[in-house]
Amino acid sequence: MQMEQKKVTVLGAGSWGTALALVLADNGHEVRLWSHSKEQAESINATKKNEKYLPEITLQDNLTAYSDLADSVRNITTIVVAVPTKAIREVLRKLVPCLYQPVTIVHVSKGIEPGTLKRISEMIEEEMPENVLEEVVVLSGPSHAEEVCLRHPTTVVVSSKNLEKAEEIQDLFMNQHFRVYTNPDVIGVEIGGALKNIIALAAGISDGLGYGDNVKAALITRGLAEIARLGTKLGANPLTFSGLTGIGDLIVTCTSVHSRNWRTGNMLGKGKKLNEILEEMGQAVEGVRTTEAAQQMATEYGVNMPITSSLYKVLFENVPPKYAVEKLMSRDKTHEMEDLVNILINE
Ligand SMILES: NC(=O)C1=CN([C@@H]2O[C@H](COP(=O)(O)OP(=O)(O)OC[C@H]3O[C@@H](n4cnc5c(N)ncnc54)[C@H](O)[C@@H]3O)[C@@H](O)[C@H]2O)C=CC1
Ligand SMILES: O=C(CO)COP(=O)(O)O
Repeated sequence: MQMEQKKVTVLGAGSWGTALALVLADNGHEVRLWSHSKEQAESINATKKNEKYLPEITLQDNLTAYSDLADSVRNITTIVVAVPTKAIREVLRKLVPCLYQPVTIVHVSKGIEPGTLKRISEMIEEEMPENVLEEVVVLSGPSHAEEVCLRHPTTVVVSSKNLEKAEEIQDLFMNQHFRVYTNPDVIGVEIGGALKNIIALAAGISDGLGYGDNVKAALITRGLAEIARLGTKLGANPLTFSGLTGIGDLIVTCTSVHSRNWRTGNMLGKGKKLNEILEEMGQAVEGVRTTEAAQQMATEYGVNMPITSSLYKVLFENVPPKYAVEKLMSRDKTHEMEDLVNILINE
């Protein structure tokens, strides 16, 4: 089938922005990859490589890096935003004055804003005036950039209030290596994608402490229960959490050495200090800020999130990880089924 060729801009030349730009270029689109670093943009164009984030990968000729934001979005109607959650508002504030036509924003980041407790699509709707924002689409799911770039089979979900728009973005990205599903539940898709990073940090800690598969299975299963508890309270469809952006992303992030969240947790479990780890990583570790946000949400909405609360204490109150595990295991007894039924009927 002949694919319609489009012009697409990707904002953020980190690992995920670059990997998605590569998928779009594979599909024959004219891809502009914007970096806030002039040096990085020049290096990508000169070497066809993103040396800092994905040095092994050769980028295609129909992918060009830009460092001038206005140039990068000239005559463009589809923009993929791939910067860490903490940079989203800043980038959108720079973007809006560069736009002279309505655009569709595809956001691919995974986080919640501490303080405001906003999901990313809500932040985008707040920052972009209606005359330049046509629609917001979320792209999420189990997808490490390192494997997407190797064209390993990967499955993701696109979600929007506007199904037609979601299908348009599905067609834009979909190819034989990159399978894209749609799901109308924007809240569930964003909450699953953001909160799985909390559980991945906890899974990394568990591995760092030397625990095995029993703990990993417990964290994934009970982690999903608390994600679903909060998500349904916010209006998500509980079934979304059994899909790619729920359990799917939870599995990949809790078990992959590619995950920055898992690796951060792993080093914490081995006794390293959080600020040293984050400095060494030099990349987005979204789960740290999302733990802060989720802890605030749990309090605000009266939702029981024991793993999140324990991790919050480890990250922000210097509670030793081993002690946090002991505390988790010695909580009052409870019923599994009652909990699951409550999620389904959203009590
Ligand atoms: N790496 C992956 O495999 C995946 C990442 N994600 C999500 O994508 C988002 C981005 O993650 P990565 O690309 O992996 O992070 P990264 O750390 O590899 O790259 C982030 C990029 O954003 C840029 N950036 C940071 N602050 C900026 C600012 N204020 N203005 C402009 N640019 C700025 C950095 O220079 C860098 O190019 C995160 O929310 C992450 O959870 C989602 C799925 C997969
Ligand atoms: O979201 C991801 C995979 O789906 C990437 O996870 P990390 O941010 O932990 O690397």
